[in-house]
Amino acid sequence: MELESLTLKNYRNYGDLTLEFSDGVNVFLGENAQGKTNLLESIYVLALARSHRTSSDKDLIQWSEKEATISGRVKRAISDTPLSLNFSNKGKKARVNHLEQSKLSQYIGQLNVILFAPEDLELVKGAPSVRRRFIDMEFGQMNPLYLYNTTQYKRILKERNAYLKRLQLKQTTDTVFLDVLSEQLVNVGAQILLARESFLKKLEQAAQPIHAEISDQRETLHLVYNSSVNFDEKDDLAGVTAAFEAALLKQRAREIMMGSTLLGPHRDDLQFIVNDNDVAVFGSQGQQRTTALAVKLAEIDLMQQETGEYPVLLLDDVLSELDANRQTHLLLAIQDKVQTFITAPSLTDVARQLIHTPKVFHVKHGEITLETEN
Ligand SMILES: Nc1ncnc2c1ncn2[C@@H]1O[C@H](COP(=O)(O)OP(=O)(O)OP(=O)(O)O)[C@@H](O)[C@H]1O
Repeated sequence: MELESLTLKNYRNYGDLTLEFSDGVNVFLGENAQGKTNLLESIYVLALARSHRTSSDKDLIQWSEKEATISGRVKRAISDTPLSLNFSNKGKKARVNHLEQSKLSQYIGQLNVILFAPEDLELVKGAPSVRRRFIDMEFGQMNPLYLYNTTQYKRILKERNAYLKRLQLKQTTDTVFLDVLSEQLVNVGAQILLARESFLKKLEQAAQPIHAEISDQRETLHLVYNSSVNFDEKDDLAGVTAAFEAALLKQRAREIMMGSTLLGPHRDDLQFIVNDNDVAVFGSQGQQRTTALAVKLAEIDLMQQETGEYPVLLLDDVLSELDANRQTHLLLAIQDKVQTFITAPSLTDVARQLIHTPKVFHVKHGEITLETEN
């Protein structure tokens, strides 16, 4: 898959910009605060209809303007698809082939991206919410049903928490509606739990050989899904549903006391085990970086397996954060197969050696100039 072109209108510090890209490596070079990350972010937003940097779409609109538009042409093996997203105070409008989509879950998945930013090096030791978000964003792009279920789950969870709060404050004593919400939560939640299990097994399989190679065959990586719902790995949907239902019932008094849903996919975590040790607790910073890199590279292969196309890779100022060995692994893994966008103040030595004929754009105060070869 490839993003052939991108047009921004009143997006962040870009008034009106159109760029045509290489199907290989595209590099955005510039000093700080010139608009490099804004460009990468716009590609991410075009793919996922939300930013990784802000939860408020309003931030994406250029100051003093009323609306912003991102559009792009995506080339796949069998089709060319125009995508566009418009943000205004009326909300966001997503179009595929110029047709407005009523559900974002129908829009997402047209352009698949994997973003690797310095914060991703925190994937291993950051808060559990970072890892849950990682699973949901990556898997959601590959599986529209999963994406739909996570949206439903959030909606039911919000409603259930609000009702638990009312019970806590004794504004009601009626638990029949809580039963209804619990059943809805369990039905959607069990599907999410099963899907996460199977996604993480595939991710582990793809990450293990990459991790072994980066660590010179000295280390073995395992991914463990730690669920707040005590279900068995071998359980089918009925089994997971029953386990979730029983666990919720057991916690009911505590949930009412706390006014909040205490278990479910929103409370789960992912653990990275290297040579039998939890790398978040016992791993060196180098081991944590190797793990994050292996998992990110594994995603590229997994997305190709699941969707039949390689995703587009976005590397936001990440090369200078990696040592030469890890940079080499990263750049060799993507060479000649993954369209890549890189932002950096300048290219590292390793990148200069390993990236053949990049298309280089210079970014200054929201203006872009294309570097021409002499
Ligand atoms: N909604 C907006 N409207 C106009 N300008 C904006 C908006 N949001 C951010 N900016 C501007 O964009 C610039 C930041 O751009 P960006 O985050 O892409 O920096 P960068 O080139 O990646 O630099 P760094 O390497 O420091 O991250 C800032 O000057 C900021 O004022």
